[in-house]
Amino acid sequence: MQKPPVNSLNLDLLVALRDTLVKLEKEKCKGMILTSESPSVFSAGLDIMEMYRPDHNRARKFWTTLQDTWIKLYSSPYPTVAAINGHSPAGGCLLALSCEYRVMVGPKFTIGLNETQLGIVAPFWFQDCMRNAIGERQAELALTLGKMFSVDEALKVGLIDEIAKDKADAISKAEDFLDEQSGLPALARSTVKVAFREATLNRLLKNREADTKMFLDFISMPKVQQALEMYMQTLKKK
Ligand SMILES: CCCCCCCCCC/C=C/CC(=O)SCCNC(=O)CCNC(=O)[C@H](O)C(C)(C)COP(=O)(O)OP(=O)(O)OC[C@H]1O[C@@H](n2cnc3c(N)ncnc32)[C@H](O)[C@@H]1OP(=O)(O)O
Repeated sequence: MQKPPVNSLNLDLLVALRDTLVKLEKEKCKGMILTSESPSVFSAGLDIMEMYRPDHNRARKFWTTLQDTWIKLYSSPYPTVAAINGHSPAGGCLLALSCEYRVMVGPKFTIGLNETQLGIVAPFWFQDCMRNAIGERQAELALTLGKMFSVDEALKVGLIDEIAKDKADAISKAEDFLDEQSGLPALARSTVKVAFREATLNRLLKNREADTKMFLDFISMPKVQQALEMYMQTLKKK
């Protein structure tokens, strides 16, 4: 990802990510490493400006493109690794969680689904991804708190798989993971992957329109708009 300053996921970046994932699948990609050009941020998550005082049609397109991107990434037949070389809150954490393996550069960055802290709610499929990675108990604790994990904490709870000392080390560890996968029969590998992920995928696939409506209704609430405005001001003041 290369959208300075913080790879916030606006409609344009999501379209680019989705189209890339579609292309990779078509071209029978052997493996993908998702990382960031930024030296300190993997992705700041959804672009708050897409939710603040939104145009209804654009907000709908934004959300359905996010759903498409997640479905493509989560169900990709080829192996995927996140080389998390910076902070990874909310939607950034979702991208990492949707890969099969996570290597994160330590020690100073943080990762987690922090939505509760902002007065917004992580959608059920964000929650499902966290639950699938760290288990029901730890996911409930993390999501209700909107906890951002340090790299050590993330490793301990199973949110990431390995710690790297810098980006080059993260990429090298990600390549090791992909090398290990490359010797396996591709169809068997991808069938097992999708079997593990099917229930989570189907939950969104069967409820896409309801999920979109919930998002549009939620961001139309004055209280939510107030919370987003205050949050943007805090970020700008910083
Ligand atoms: C009842 C049931 C309802 C269910 C349905 C609910 C549906 C709601 C969906 C909600 C889902 C949301 C998921 C999300 O992803 S929300 C976004 C959450 N993201 C964050 O909280 C991250 C915020 N950013 C940071 O913490 C930091 O920026 C950083 C990533 C740690 C980086 O810090 P750093 O110091 O390097 O950079 P700055 O903070 O100075 O930021 C640089 C500029 O970038 C702007 N910025 C940062 N983050 C965002 C963002 N997410 N969107 C838009 N813009 C962002 C920041 O304001 C600075 O701008 P400036 O240069 O103009 O000041």
